[in-house]
Amino acid sequence: MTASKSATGTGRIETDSVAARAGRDGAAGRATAHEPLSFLDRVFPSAGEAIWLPGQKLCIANADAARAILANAEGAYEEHSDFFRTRRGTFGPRAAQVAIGGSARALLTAHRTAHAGRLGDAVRMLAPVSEWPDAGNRLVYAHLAEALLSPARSGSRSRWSSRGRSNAPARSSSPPSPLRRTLDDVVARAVLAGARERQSRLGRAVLRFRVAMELGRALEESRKGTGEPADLLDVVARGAPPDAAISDLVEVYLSFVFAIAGSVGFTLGWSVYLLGTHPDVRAEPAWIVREALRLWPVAWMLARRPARTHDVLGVRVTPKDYVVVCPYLVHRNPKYWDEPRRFRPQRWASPETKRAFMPFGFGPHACAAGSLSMQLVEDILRILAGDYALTAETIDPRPHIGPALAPPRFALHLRRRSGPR
Ligand code: HEM
Repeated sequence: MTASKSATGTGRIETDSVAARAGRDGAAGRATAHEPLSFLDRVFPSAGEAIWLPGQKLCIANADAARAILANAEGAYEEHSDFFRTRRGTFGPRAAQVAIGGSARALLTAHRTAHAGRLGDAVRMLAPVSEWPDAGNRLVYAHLAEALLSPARSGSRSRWSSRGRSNAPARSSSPPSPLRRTLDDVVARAVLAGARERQSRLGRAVLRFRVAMELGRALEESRKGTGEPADLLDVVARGAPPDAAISDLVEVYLSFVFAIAGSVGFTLGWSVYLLGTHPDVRAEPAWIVREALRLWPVAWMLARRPARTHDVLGVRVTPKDYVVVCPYLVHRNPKYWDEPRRFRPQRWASPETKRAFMPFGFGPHACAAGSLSMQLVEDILRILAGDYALTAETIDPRPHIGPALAPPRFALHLRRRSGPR
């Protein structure tokens, strides 16, 4: 397991490492360890659409430049996929990446259809009060747990319920296998907002060892099998070339765990937070998810390394720099959006601009499951907002800023609606 899996996989941008500079000379402002966002909020848009951050990272807020960088049609950047990045380099070849992404999407789509009926019960467990964002991660993880590890392999569903505050074990018919328990622990100790920081170095090393051993063994086993994949473990094991290192397969599989329990869970968290703090807003679930992803894109920085010296938006970059597409800034750029900082889901009734909306990246390495991820969140919002009046009580107003942009801590109060809405 890498030190800091990002929203999309293995991004390792240490956004919180050094005081930030606007301009290489530190002209416009400083970001402290905990406030890279308020720094960007302060200097953008006045500092322009290309802003230097510490670590020689040029942060891009212009949609056309962002798309050109991510499309990389002229080979100006090294080939890169956050999702498939591993400690040893990049998992490949590209054909295997594409096959694994497509097969994962198909499996999750089938799972969504087959298990839609279960969602109502899971959502009802959130009432009357639940603690977020953890509850959102747990709900999504529990909902998709069998797609991550088939029941045949793992004994039972996740031992968790979705209710954040109690962390109560769910009732299940058989005890979870060690593999399922390990996966539950990965989510609890590496995916939840702030979870990593709460672990000791030793604790992290022990978990890493367990994960490598148990997932490695299961992937080896799956590799011997043939036929339709039963879960994402099969997808990774059977989509990889036969000589792929098992340690790489473990990391690719973990990218799926982070994408599902982390990215989809945080997107749900942001959507619910925005709904719960704007009780008067009435909007389609599809608009709410898009507006949440616009304001708070979980994958808020997508880094690329220049393959050669060139200019981006009039700024010279070299192979020693990073060029970082910043969906957070693109999505708040007043050039593309009216009232960019306001939660206004109605804007999605007729999208103002699609070209400046890139929560799932763009180009060859764009997310394999962008639409599906939004549908999964919409499914949950439809039940939540249809059956309940929501109020969010903020516990700590600060978003959790790491490789993924996670919502602040809040308590969600649900009051059952008396009649149909
Ligand atoms: C709201 C949830 C999600 C967000 C915000 C998200 C975001 C992203 C982004 C921004 C990228 C591009 C990274 C880059 O350019 O380096 C990406 C790639 C990817 N995502 Fe997602 N993702 C989400 C959920 C998922 C899920 C559920 C899956 C499971 C199938 C998934 C599978 C992938 C794959 C396989 C790639 C790599 C594509 C490639 O390089 O060919 N993502 N994701």
